[in-house]
Amino acid sequence: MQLAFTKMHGAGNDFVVLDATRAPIALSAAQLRLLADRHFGVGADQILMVEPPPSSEVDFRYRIFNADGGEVEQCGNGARCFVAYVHGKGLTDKRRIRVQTLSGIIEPELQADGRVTVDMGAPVFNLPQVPFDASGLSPRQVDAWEQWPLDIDGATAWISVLSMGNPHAVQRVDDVDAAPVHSDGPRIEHHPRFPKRVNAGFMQIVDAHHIRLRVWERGAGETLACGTGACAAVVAGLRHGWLRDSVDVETRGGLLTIAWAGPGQPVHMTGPAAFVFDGLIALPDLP
Ligand SMILES: N[C@H](CCC[C@H](N)C(=O)O)C(=O)O
Repeated sequence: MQLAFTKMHGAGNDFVVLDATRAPIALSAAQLRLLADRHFGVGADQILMVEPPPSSEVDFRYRIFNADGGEVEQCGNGARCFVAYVHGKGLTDKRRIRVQTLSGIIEPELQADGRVTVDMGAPVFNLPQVPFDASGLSPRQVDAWEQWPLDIDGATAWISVLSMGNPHAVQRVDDVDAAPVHSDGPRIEHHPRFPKRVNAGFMQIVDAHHIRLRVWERGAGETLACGTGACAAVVAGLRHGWLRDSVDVETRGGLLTIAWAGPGQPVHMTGPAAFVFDGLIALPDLP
């Protein structure tokens, strides 16, 4: 099939965006993997599917597929690109829209300076909802919050566990550039205590309003930025008492700003969204 697409990125986390608002687009996992392939396809960390609203409560539905072809609940950088896309392509003239995702409704808003702020909803700390299997484990108290021990080939990684609609395991490191992202990242992603796998964040605290972050993403590997990962890291840092109010998150692909007022409150993420090019790909029928 000839498939029209738009290439975008949010702080270097890159996407193939598909417009399924006029007609449904049904792709197999193999076709999604091919689209995301950086040699045989277009190349992207995730594929974003823009769909009509499933109810009058929202303006659109937005589906997210990782490079491995799996559909997931949420994507923060994708949400910013999504609102820039529907606005830029004339699918809406609203600057603030309500979007149905697998993990609930989010509200991205296009700012006058072109950046996008997203109400990402409230973080979830209930371990079975992450989901994280803590059976038989004892947490340690680190300052104002708990960390859980994860056995990584005999060594212990102490992680803060939460969900931003998608699962996150965040650990504090002294220097992100020296963090074991490519060795521990995949082991954490596929750890049996995360039955739906997990995104593994490595956070360096620069000061109470500034962190450096690298994320090994579930289904995509290390990305240049992870929006939900930035939210999860800042929420963990605020709960531990290491961070204050609004935090600048320095990622390898750019800067995100995250604010959270505490448990039960939504996380607000602000950052860039960029168009790269429009294209057409001859996608083979792959079962
Ligand atoms: N890899 C994530 C989905 C994309 C999240 C990330 N790209 C973001 O900006 O939040 C997961 O499997 O939960």
